[in-house]
Amino acid sequence: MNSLLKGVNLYLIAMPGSGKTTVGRELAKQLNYGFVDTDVVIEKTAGDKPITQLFAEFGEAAFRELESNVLAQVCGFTQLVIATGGGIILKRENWSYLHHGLIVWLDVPVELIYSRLAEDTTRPLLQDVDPRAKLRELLETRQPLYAQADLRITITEEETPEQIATRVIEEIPTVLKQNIHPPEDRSLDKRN
Ligand SMILES: Nc1ncnc2c1ncn2[C@@H]1O[C@H](COP(=O)(O)OP(=O)(O)O)[C@@H](O)[C@H]1O
Ligand SMILES: O=C(O)C1=C[C@@H](OP(=O)(O)O)[C@@H](O)[C@H](O)C1
Ligand SMILES: [Mg+2]
Repeated sequence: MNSLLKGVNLYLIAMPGSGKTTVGRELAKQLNYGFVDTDVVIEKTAGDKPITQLFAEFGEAAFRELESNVLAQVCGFTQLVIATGGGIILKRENWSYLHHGLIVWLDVPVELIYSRLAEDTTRPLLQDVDPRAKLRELLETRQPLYAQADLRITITEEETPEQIATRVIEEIPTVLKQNIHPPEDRSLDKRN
C-alpha cells in the first residue's frame, strides 16, 4: 500500500470525537508513515497553549487562522497521515491544501461520538448545556462538507482503531485519484 500511495499524504476529516487522532496514529503505524495532528501543532505554535485556552483568549476566528497556517505548512511534506481538527472543512481555502492528498472521512454516528466525549472538556465547541444537540447542529452544517472527502468510512461501535485503520488501507485503492501526483512528480508538473 505504501508503494501504491507513493508518499501521498492522507488527511483525516470528521466531527470532533470521531477518532481522527486515534485512528490516524494507527494508520501511520500501519503505513509506515509519519503522523501529524494539526491541533497539536497549533498548540505548540501558540507556546503550548491548550485549544480550549486559545478559543477562550483569542476566539474561534483566530484559531481558524492558525489552523489554516498549520495546514499550509504541513501539506508541504510527504508520507504523512494528518489528523485535522473537526472544523478544518469550514474554510474554502483549506480544501486546496487537503486536495494535495487523499481525504478520508471517518463517519461516526452522533450517539457514539456523544458517548465517547461525555466526560471530555477539551473540545470548546461542545462545552454546551446540551452537547448532544450541539453535535447534531454541527453535523447538519458540516455533513455536506465532510461528504466531499475522497473516501467515506462509516464506523460502527464495535470497531477498534486498528480495525478501522486496516479498513481505510483496504479501501484506498478504490479511490486513488488520477490527479494525485506522487511528490517526485511535482517538479515535472512545473516544467510542463
Ligand atoms: N475506534 C474507537 N473505539 C473506541 N474509542 C475510540 C475509538 N476511536 C477513538 N476513540 C476514543 O474517542 C475519543 C475521541 O477520539 P479522538 O481520536 O480524540 O477523536 P478526534 O481526533 O476525531 O476528535 C478518545 O477518547 C478516543 O480514545
Ligand atoms: O470541530 C471543531 O471545530 C474543532 C475540533 C477540535 O478537534 P477534534 O476534531 O480533533 O476534536 C479542535 O480543532 C477544535 O476544538 C475545534
Ligand atoms: Mg483530534
